[in-house]
Amino acid sequence: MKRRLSDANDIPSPSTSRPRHHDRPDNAGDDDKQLQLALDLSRRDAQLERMSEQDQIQEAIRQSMLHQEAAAPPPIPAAPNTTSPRPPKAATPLSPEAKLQPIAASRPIASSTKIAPLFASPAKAKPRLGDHGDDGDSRSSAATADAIDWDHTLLFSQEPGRTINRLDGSLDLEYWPGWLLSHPDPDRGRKVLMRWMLNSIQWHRVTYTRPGGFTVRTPRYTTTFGRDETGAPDSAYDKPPKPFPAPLLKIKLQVERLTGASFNSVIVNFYADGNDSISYHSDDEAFLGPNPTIASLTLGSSRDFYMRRKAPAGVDVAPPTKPSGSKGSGPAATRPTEKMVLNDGDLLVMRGKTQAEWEHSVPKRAGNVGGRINLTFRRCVSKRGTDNFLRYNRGGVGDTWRWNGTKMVPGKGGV
Ligand SMILES: O=C(O)CCC(=O)C(=O)O
Ligand SMILES: [Fe+2]
Repeated sequence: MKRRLSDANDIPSPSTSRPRHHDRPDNAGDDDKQLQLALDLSRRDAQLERMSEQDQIQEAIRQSMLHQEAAAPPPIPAAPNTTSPRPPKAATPLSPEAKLQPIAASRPIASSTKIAPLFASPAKAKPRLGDHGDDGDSRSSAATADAIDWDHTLLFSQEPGRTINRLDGSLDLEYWPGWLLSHPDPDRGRKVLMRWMLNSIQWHRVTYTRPGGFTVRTPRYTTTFGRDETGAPDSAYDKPPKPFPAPLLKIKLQVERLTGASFNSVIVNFYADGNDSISYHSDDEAFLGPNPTIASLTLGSSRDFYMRRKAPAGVDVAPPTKPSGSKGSGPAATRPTEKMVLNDGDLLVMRGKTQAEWEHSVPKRAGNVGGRINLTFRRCVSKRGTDNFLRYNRGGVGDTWRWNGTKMVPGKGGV
């Protein structure tokens, strides 16, 4: 996973500008009608989907019986890589040349779409949400997830999204601002999900020392759920795939319904403050297949999301010579950029040639920047790439961390 190792040289932004919110009202106030509509629709969706989720649970149980583990094989050595520092620039609004068009409310799911059989294992105990001390790995987060009625808690906007299309589909985005709704009730809406994830996830920080003593520290916390579509048994992986916890499965199904794409994996990134970041990269690894659809959901604090083309406008992007694409050609200043601010609840979908031709990043920011979680849904097609990906984002080369209610602390425990 070259890109995940490329952040070591990131330097804090000299910019003191804070991420700005779009002029989107918080729907806790005068949007009661819209919220009511969303609640009704979300209840109806829940009923419609309950059947298919039940089917998936059955399938997951069947699969897990098929995949009874043998001994794990020895780990395959990883091939780390680094890039040079790139100082982030100040935020600007969406480029004027970006074409913004409404998107039809939802695309039908292709008949060939397979819904991956992934689900959290049944609960044993039921601790209260966020109720844990420094007691190591005694928590059962799957139980916490099961204790919450996610159908009732997670609410999705029915507003149409927008397309952002530049240079003849070179950049091909769909954007639903505020797709995951907030709610005035503290037990509902996206805050509950954010709290559940912080409290329940076993986080990892990719950190390792290269030969020669240079330590690479990836500036964010990660984990990943799901598995590739090859049907390889758990024993074939150095870090066996973890099933989707209930709330993330629920969201995955909703994103699939909205976009018509299908996903079998999610990477969860936690940026604890403005010093956490992800440097310019593309999600163009071979194990995601050609022209992958990537869906990214933001929770918590707003952060800038910068994109830049790998070549100047009018210049073809050279086909990557390596599986994990080129870093671009021509001076960065001559390449088209797209700058967005991603806010709490926003869903951004990158399609088509976007990964092949553009890079994206979440730059560091100075000042008092709060925590942000990003869920990035993808479809993994090969076992080998998934294995490497799991190793990097599931503690194979780094420490384990967890949230103690206030801050990240070293420790184990959680899904
Ligand atoms: O946090 C984000 O919005 C981007 C994350 C990302 O690019 C990735 O995980 O590949
Ligand atoms: Fe990415």
